[in-house]
Amino acid sequence: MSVHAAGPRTPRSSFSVLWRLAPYLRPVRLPVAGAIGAALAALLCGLAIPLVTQRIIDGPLHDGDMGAAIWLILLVAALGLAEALLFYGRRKLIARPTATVESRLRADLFGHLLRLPVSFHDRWQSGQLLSRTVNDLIILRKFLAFAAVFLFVNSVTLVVGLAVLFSIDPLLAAVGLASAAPLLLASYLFETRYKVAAREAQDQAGHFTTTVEETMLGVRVIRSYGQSGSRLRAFRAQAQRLRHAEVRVLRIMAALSTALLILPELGIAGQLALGGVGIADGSLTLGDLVAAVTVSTYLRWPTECIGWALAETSTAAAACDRYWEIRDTPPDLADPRRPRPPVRPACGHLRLEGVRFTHPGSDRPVLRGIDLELHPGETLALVGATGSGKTTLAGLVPRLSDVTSGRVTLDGVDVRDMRLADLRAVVGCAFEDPMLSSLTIRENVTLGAPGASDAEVREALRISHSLEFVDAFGPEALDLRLGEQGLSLSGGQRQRLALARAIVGRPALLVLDDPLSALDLHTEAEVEQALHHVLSHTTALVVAHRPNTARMADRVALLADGRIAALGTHRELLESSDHYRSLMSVSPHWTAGAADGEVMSR
Ligand SMILES: Nc1ncnc2c1ncn2[C@@H]1O[C@H](COP(=O)(O)OP(=O)(O)OP(=O)(O)O)[C@@H](O)[C@H]1O
Repeated sequence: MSVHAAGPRTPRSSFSVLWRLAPYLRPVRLPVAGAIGAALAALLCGLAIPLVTQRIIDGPLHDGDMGAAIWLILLVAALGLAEALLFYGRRKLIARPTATVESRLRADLFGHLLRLPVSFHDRWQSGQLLSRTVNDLIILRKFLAFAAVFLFVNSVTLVVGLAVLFSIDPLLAAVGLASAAPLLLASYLFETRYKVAAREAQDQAGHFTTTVEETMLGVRVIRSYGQSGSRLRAFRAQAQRLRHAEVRVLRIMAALSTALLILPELGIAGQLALGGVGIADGSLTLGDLVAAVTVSTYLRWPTECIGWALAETSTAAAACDRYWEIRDTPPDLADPRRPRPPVRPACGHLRLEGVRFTHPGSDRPVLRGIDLELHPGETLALVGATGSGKTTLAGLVPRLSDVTSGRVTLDGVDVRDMRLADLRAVVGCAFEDPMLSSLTIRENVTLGAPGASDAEVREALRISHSLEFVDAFGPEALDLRLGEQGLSLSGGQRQRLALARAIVGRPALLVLDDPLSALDLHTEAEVEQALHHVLSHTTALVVAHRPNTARMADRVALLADGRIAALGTHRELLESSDHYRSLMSVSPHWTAGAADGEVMSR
C-alpha cells in the first residue's frame, strides 16, 4: 500500500508559487486580457454613476430643471446597463481560457505521473494523487477565473475610487483611506495563517480520498473480515479531521470578513459626520457629500473582495504547491537523449551483467551482482524464496525500475539506451496481479499491440485458455467493457486475459511473473502446455513458484541472497541443490521421479 503524502515545502510567497502558471496562461493571454479589459470597463461605468449623480443633485435638481435632469438620469441607467453587460462579458470571456488552462495542467500532470518510476507510486498515497489531479486543479481554475481577475481589477478600483474621492473632497477621501488601510494590513497578516490552514485542509482531503478509494477497492476483504464497523470509525475520524481543518479555514475567513465589513461602515459614518459639518459651513455641497458617500459605498465591495481574493490566492497557492510537488519529481525512467535503434528483427537475447539493485529509500540491496544470460528462444525459470527479489529482477527487463549498477542488455543493446516504446514493443509482460482497466476485452488484450487483428486476439485468448469464458459472454464479447479493474471476472480469468495481453503481439521476449498463480492445477497445466508452444519461438523469463512451471523451462536459476545461487535444468537442480528441493517441496528421494513430471505441490 502506498503511504507517502508530502508536507508543504519551504514556504514561498503565494505570488511566486502562482507565477509558475505563467507558461500555461501565455497561450490564452488574449481572452484573459479581454476579460480584464471588460472588468475594468465595468468598473469605470460603476464609478461614473456617483459622479453623474453629483451633477444631477448640484445641477438640474438644485436649479429645478427637470428637463436637463432626465438626460442625466438616462445616462445613469445606461451606465448601469453597460456595467451589467460588461460583467456578463467578463464571465463569458474568462470561462473558456481558464478551463483550457485547467485541462492542460491536468493532462501534463497525468502524463508526468505515468513517467514517474514505480517506486514513486509505491511511496505516494493514491488518494493524494487523485485529489491533486482533480480537486486542486478545480481550485486553480476558480482562482484564475474569479479571484485573480478580482484581485487585479479591485486593486485598480480602489486606486481609481480613492482618486475620485480626492477629486471630490480630500478630507472625505482621507477618512475613506484611513478605514481602508488597516484592512489591507489585516488581509496581509491573515494571508500567512490562511495559507497554512488551506494547505492542511487540502492534505486532509487527500487522505480522505485515499481512505474512500482503498475501502472501495478492498471492499471484499473488509466485508469478509467483518471490518466494516472499524473502517467506518476510521472514516469518521478522518472526516472529523477534515472538518476541523475546514472549520479553521472558515474561522480565519470569518474574522477577516468581519473586519472587512465593519471598517468601511465606520469610514462612511465618519464621512457623513464631517460632510454634515462641511455643508453647514458651506465648504461642501450636498452633491459632493452624496457623491463621496456613494463612491465609498461602491468601494466597500472591492475592499471586501480583495480580502476574499487574497484568501483564495492563498488556497490556490497551496494547491499550486501541491501540484508542482509532483511535477518537480524527476521522471527517472526517461527516454535516452540519443536512443539506439532496436535490433530488427529482435532475437530476444537477454543478458544481465553484474546487476545490483537497491530500492529507493532502502539501504539494503535486493540484488547483489546478478550475471545471467538467456539465449534466443530459451525459457528460463527464476525461482527463489519469497522476498528473494524475483519480481524486482523481472521488473528490470521492461524498465519498471533501472538497475542501481551493472546493466541489462537486449540483443546487445543496454535497455536504458532504447526508447521505452521500442523496448516495450519487444518485451511482453504478465504479472501475478493482473491489472485490467475498465476498457473492452479487446482493448485490454491489445494494450501493447494496438494493431492486433481479431484473429490474433482470439489466438492469444485460445493459448491463455480464455477463449471459452470470453465466448460465453456472447458474440460481441470482445467489445464487452470490463468493470473497474476487471472485477466482474474471477481472479483466474483476469490472469488469463493478462497472459493473452502479454503474448498477443508475439514479443521476442516474454517476462512472466508468476502469471498463473490463481489457476487450479489442471487449468495451469493446460495453459502451460499451450504456452510451451508459444515459448518455443520466444525467449522467456518466467518467475516460477510451482515445479510444473520450472519443469517446463529449459533452465532454472535459483535466486538467493541477491545472487544466482544455482543454475541448471530442473532435474540438475533437484539433484544438486537442497535449497531448490526444499523450495519445490520435494524430498531428496523423489527427485528423479519429480524431474520426470510426477505430481509436486507448492
Ligand atoms: N518499493 C519497495 N521499496 C522497498 N523495498 C521493496 C519494495 N518492493 C519490494 N521491496 C523489498 O524487496 C525485496 C524483494 O521483493 P520482491 O517482490 O522482488 O520479492 P519476490 O522474490 O518477488 O517475492 P514473492 O515471491 O513473495 O513475490 C523484499 O524484501 C521486499 O520487501
